[in-house]
Amino acid sequence: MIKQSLTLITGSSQTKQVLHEQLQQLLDDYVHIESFATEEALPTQLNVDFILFSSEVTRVEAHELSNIHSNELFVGKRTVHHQFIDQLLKIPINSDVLVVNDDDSATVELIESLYQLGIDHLSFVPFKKEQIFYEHIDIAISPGEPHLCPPSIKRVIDIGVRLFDMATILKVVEYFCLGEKVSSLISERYIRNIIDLQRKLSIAEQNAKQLNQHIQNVVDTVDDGILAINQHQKVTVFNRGLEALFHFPVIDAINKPLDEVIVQQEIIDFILSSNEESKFFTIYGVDLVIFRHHMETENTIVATFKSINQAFEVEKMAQRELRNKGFYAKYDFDDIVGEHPSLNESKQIAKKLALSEHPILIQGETGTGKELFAHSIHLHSMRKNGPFIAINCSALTENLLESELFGYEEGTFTGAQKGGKKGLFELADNGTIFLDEIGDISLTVQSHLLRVLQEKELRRIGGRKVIPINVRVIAATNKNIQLKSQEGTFRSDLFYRLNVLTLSIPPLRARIADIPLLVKHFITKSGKWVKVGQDLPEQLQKQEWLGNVRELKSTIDYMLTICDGNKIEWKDIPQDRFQNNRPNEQDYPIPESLLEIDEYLFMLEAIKDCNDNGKPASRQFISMASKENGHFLSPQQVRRRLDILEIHGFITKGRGRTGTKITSTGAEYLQILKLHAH
Ligand SMILES: Nc1ncnc2c1ncn2[C@@H]1O[C@H](COP(=O)(O)OP(=O)(O)OP(=O)(O)O)[C@@H](O)[C@H]1O
Repeated sequence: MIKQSLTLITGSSQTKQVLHEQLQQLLDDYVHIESFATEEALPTQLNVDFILFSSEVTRVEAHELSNIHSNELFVGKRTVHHQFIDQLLKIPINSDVLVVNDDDSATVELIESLYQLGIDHLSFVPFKKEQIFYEHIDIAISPGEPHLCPPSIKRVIDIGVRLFDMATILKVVEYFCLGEKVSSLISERYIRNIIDLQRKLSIAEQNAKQLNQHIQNVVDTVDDGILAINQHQKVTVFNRGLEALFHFPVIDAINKPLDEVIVQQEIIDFILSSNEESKFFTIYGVDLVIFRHHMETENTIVATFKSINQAFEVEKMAQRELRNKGFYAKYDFDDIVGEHPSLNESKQIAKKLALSEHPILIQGETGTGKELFAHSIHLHSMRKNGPFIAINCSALTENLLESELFGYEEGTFTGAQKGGKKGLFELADNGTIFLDEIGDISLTVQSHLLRVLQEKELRRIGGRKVIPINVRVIAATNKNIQLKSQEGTFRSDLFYRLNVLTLSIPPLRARIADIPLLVKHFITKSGKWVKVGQDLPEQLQKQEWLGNVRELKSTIDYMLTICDGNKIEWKDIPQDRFQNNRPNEQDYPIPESLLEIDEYLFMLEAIKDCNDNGKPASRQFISMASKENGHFLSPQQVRRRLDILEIHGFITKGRGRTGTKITSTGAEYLQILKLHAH
């Protein structure tokens, strides 16, 4: 049998190749196929039986290039290759998709065939060359013309050269009178590929259904109500807990607009647009707390509904955890021993200050009981059930203090904990934070702290998320921070914020009448059954207590350890101090040369001045000061002298920024040296 002949004319050679292959695969047994592309060359004279054009544009072009005679001229209809359809189906619903083809009519035709194929979940935007405003569109599809896509497009799906559709193939079959048997064979070949795709799609659909059912089963096992809504405010997750609460069946709720499922407008408003993370509601008589979370990557809001009892349980668990970490107040006003009017007055004022929400600044010499007051204030405040966290600001380096207080995000610095770390401010939420030795914090930490106090929110170091916090700050200092703010080492705006409510704690020397009570208290607390020597309280009252109650406490602790039998007496007092009421020259080594006396006198005075003014008494500082004094001591010389002073117990060398401090013995020695100086 002589094969009849079909002539295919396309525009580009790529299209020629793909369509030729398609026709050959389907018709080769029955029809001879010859193909031309207008971009290559067309015979000037074309005398053939049946011409199939790839598009209307090609038909017009071909007639311009060649003298065509044919029994039948037919412009084929084209459709998207099935293998690309599942890629298109995976594009999220309602996405804007730019459709890019080389001419406008072909673009419209492509969009039509996409709709006909059932790809109707996207919004197609036809590409026009002269138009350049496609910034909002991320995805484009193009049949073999991806180079035409504007550069702003992030993802191009090249759906390749489109094939002839079934109707076109049937038209050819009909023209060549191939008979019913052949035509059904050809349609079967055509359809087989589509069935493959269909199978793939139905498996995918089944998997998706199974996954959905699995998610539903999981969320149904949770006691809380769980709700998720997409950017179109339609419900995507709704569990059994909510079914029971709202009397609304799960199957009816999925995919419904939120306001058709929940009728209470205040709940809808809270879920859709609140800035708060949680809020209390009563729904059909049930008291509950709704927690909301915006998942930005998925543009989804998730709301969990917890019954009030469960919410309390969670709160209690969090509190228990904080207690385990020691973040709770341990002392109350009753633990502050003393009856002196000055102390009583401080307690009365503190109780009043406790009831307000403003920051408090506690001022007082070292060891006077500022931390005890901070604990007690917390327990006397509305926040008593919240955490209480105390931190000594001078004990940490600047960077460590900042990350301890404000936390950090993952990867902020080498060694940073995975997942980032909550700072103490976050942990103290709904409670109180006690910042001891606030006068020592660096200007960087000061400005971070100021922001937290002003905005009532914080950003972790290296983080962008703003975290609202509700923490009351109690700060304490034994330095004159007003003076520091005048000198410029303490921000005055922070000072004024902290100094809204001030509390002064009297030094022990201003209430020596309390010493016997304190002695008794410390002995009782030690759990030892010892008597107190008759004249001991009176002797202790005569001493100078530069370290205040802390020094008294450590003296008593020492005496309790070394006393014989069941009585503590004056003889048990630490050897190097208090042996006499007045400083005794024989107890102290007096340097032989006047020059040396001057040097030690100068050094102890410099340290004492620094201590009194809250400046760190560093080696460098003392060395610089010696220059001004006219007797220059290098930092090494200063170090040697500091070592000697430390051996005699006249100073203590603190680590970190606290620096060197003069002891009470040192202060006495200073008095003696003054007598010997010229
Ligand atoms: N009135 C008091 N009654 C009982 N104990 C007291 C009293 N005052 C202070 N203490 C005890 O003295 C020690 C020091 O007190 P605290 O730490 O509160 O002082 P501080 O003023 O905060 O000291 P610093 O300025 O050095 O931080 C603690 O052991 C505390 O229990």
